[in-house]
Amino acid sequence: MTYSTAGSATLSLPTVLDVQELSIYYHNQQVVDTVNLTIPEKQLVAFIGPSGSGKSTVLRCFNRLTDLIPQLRVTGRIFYRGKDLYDPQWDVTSIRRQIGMIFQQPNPFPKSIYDNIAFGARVNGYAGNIDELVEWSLQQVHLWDSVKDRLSVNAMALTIGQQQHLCIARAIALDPAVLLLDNPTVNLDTCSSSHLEELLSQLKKRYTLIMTTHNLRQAARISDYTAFFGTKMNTSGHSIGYLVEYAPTSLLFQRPQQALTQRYVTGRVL
Ligand SMILES: Nc1ncnc2c1ncn2[C@@H]1O[C@H](COP(=O)(O)OP(=O)(O)OP(=O)(O)O)[C@@H](O)[C@H]1O
Repeated sequence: MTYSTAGSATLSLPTVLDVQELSIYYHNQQVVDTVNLTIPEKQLVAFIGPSGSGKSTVLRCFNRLTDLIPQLRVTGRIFYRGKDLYDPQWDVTSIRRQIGMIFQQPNPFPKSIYDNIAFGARVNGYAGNIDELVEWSLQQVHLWDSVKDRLSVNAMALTIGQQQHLCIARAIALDPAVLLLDNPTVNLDTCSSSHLEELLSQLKKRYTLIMTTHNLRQAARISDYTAFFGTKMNTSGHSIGYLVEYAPTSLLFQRPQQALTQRYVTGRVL
């Protein structure tokens, strides 16, 4: 992978997503300007930056959730394992299975804990033993011991923190390569948030994780790479998000190359 700005270093980690000249428009108004970055395999990449800098919208491009917004247009290219993600040949369901999304508000199905895992597996034609898959998935997110005796209970009865773990279990039951996490701990209390951070640190051994967060300490604690997005004004006075700096997390926080990054990570007003 290469860094698009600070560092300019090149590492030999395999690239999972290669974003080239990505710009995003709502109603023909540009909201994200020319992002270039590569996401290395089995690392945790954090997107940080002020509100409106485009972090979530860029994240949504990675599994084509942006297709669901008719007024949104994307230019540039995103390659997933070398294949153009926006190639019409792709089956979008297959993209979303391989590149799962976890939202800031946990969104389990209003079904049993068991069915939250089993439903997607069945729909995707899982040929193995579903009971084993349910157990394995719940074990991966450390939920099994607390729910194994009440798998038929409605998932909505779980705590918010447990619901978020269940949503991750549901995603990993589909055997993804990448998990996108949009502010995944913002609605959790400190204890649940810390459990989730611990889980993400473990999951990156198997999956590539990309997470947006407003919590700088969280990004510094658990991510391997950090992309800092900022905002600038276009000539008509509209705010546009752009990638200011992308580097290994320790470098970005301790020796940022851009003055703007320095100001942001030290908590000064942009
Ligand atoms: N549905 C929409 N219609 C029009 N503009 C939108 C829409 N959703 C987002 N935008 C605009 O796109 C830009 C990027 O928004 P986005 O939510 O991606 O930023 P963000 O950095 O993720 O913000 P936050 O940290 O608050 O989640 C902003 O200018 C926002 O106003």
